[in-house]
Amino acid sequence: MASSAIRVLDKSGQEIKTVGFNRFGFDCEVPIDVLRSLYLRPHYVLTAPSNTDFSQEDAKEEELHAKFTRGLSSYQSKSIFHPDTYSISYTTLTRFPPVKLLSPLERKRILVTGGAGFVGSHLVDRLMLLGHEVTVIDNFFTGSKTTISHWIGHPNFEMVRHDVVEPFMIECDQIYHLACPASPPHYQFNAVKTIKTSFMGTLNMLGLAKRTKARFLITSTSEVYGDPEVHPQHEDYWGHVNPIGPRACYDEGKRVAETLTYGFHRQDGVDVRVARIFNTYGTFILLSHLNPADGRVVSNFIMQALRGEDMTVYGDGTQTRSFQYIHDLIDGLIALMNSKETRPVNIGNGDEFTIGDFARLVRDTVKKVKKEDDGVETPPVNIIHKPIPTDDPQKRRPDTSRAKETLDWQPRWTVEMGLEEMVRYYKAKLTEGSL
Ligand SMILES: O=C(O)[C@H]1O[C@H](OP(=O)(O)OP(=O)(O)OC[C@H]2O[C@@H](n3ccc(=O)[nH]c3=O)[C@H](O)[C@@H]2O)[C@H](O)[C@@H](O)[C@@H]1O
Repeated sequence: MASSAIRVLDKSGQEIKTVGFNRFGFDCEVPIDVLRSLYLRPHYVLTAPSNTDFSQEDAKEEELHAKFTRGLSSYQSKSIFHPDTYSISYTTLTRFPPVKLLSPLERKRILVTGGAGFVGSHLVDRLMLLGHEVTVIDNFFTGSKTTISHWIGHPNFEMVRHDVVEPFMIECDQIYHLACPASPPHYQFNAVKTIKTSFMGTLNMLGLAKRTKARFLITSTSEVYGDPEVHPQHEDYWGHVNPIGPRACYDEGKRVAETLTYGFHRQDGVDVRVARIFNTYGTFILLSHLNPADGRVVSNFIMQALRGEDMTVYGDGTQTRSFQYIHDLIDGLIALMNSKETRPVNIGNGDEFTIGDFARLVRDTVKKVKKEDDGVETPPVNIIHKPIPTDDPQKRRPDTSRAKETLDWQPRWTVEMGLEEMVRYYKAKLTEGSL
């Protein structure tokens, strides 16, 4: 099966077989196939209609799955979907994914707030595979249990439904504070709650870090630069944010969260790390009750193109974004956490696209994947224009020289490679019926 596996080449043409690295005394390298077997795994097995051979259907699905994961399927949940009654018989896992065996001295107790979200769940997978003890807190506003359900019951794993606006007590060595909705329609859904989450959530987690002496990393955002007048954006740029606009709840929320973080650092000696994350895409972007396609551009475009619907470009499509694949971000976050760098660090990919060009790239990628995997030629979908959202930044590209210098980190994934994997993920989910 390995011969038909999907190969991914990095920006310099080298095959990507593992992600992560051993840096600052923390080894975060794992084989890409092991990660894929977690996020590309089917959630359930379709029951065959009465006139088909069930085992054949099952084998077909296994074969498709093995293309991505080289057969690493021993810990899949074999829950059964019954189309006649539209119900699922869930099963427990027979075996957990193998995790590294660390000595108690090496094993860290790590808290991940927002650990059931898009970025959080990928971080949890990585930290769990590396053998650490991971506690997730999440209020499931935009996160979902399904993203980390494969760890439930594992002795190194704990998941708590908790809202970070309330204090939380735990003993831990590192805190990754991710909790906050990040997609514009989600964070604007309840602006007061968003700013409360950023402010009170960060206050509570910094208080916890102060008491436990845990190292604290906050995921801030490129949005702290607002609609930037400087291009590309370096960490020393103070930004251009409308404090009363519809995006302010998120932008100003993250800005005040950074202010709080450095307040605790200067006043109380809390050991802090600040990551400013630029546009990121990848599997597990959640499709929630708030928005059928998350609302951010990558998942919107992929879902529209896969369903043959019109692709919605906001404004004239000349605004730019630079897109980073999730594995590069997780590498950057772990490197930052374990480094000595306490200044803010941009984590993003410098490959900048206009949104118009990006729509065409997604359309072509969906067409290519459908042809390669299913042998199906599909007619091109239309690209239509919709009004541009208020205060939508006109351009955005990270200056990642600080990350290169202090973390020895640079993105490896090309946008094309990341997109292909993400298209395959959504396509599988659509086929499975879980979208
Ligand atoms: O994806 C992210 O990581 C970032 O997403 C948002 O920032 P934004 O750049 O506005 O992200 P999108 O909503 O994905 O929009 C990107 C661009 O595409 C456009 N867009 C979006 C959706 C769509 O269907 N069509 C479309 O043209 C938007 O107007 C915008 O110009 C968040 O505010 C950031 O915090 C987050 O880090």
